Amino acid sequence: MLILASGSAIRRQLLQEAGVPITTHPVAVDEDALRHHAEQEGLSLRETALTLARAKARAASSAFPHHYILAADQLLDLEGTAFAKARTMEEARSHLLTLRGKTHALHTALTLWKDGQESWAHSESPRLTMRSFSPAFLDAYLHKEGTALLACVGCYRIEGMGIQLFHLIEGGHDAIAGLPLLPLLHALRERSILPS
Ligand SMILES: Nc1nc2c(ncn2[C@H]2C[C@H](O)[C@@H](COP(=O)(O)OP(=O)(O)OP(=O)(O)O)O2)c(=O)[nH]1
Repeated sequence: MLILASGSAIRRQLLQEAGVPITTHPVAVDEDALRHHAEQEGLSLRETALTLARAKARAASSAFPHHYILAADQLLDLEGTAFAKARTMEEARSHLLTLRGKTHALHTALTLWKDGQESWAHSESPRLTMRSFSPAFLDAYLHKEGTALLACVGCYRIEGMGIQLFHLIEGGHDAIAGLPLLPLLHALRERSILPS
């Protein structure tokens, strides 16, 4: 059984729909402090996402000896500035207006750990170009999607109406949702967590 050290509903859903048996074990790490330390260390945002994923895996590791643990992290990068998740719908509105008409990257990192050691890691950075949507569209979008947007680092659900925000997407929808599946499934087969 794979331990998913994440509270992310979409990661759980993507794994379950892909037929990967998991047990979820969300962990609490101080992401703000870790992001600040990574910035002090001069890490790129992509390296920072991997550092946070590793911190989550480490936090879960002692509770599940001899099990593989999967942890992840995703950071939104707009021209070098990292965005955290919005806490309110007003913040979500502001967030989207800042992203409007621009290209941002989502640095998405995964790590597999076992017995306190990293066994595999992967990161990728899909790039998304948001169209210059109208104020009326934004109002309708926020009203329809509601507080589900607060669980998404970019205040959009690519699998939902969020797709209407974009006119160019470079990268897979699974990586955008925080879980690049194909490289992960290959790693799970290599470790006999999934059948070949
Ligand atoms: N449903 C959906 N979720 C998205 C999308 N884009 C990003 N997300 C979610 C995936 C993650 O749950 C979240 C990124 O934040 P984190 O990587 O810190 O994960 P989160 O705090 O949700 O859980 P975790 O830290 O793993 O316990 O944003 C999307 O297009 N659709």
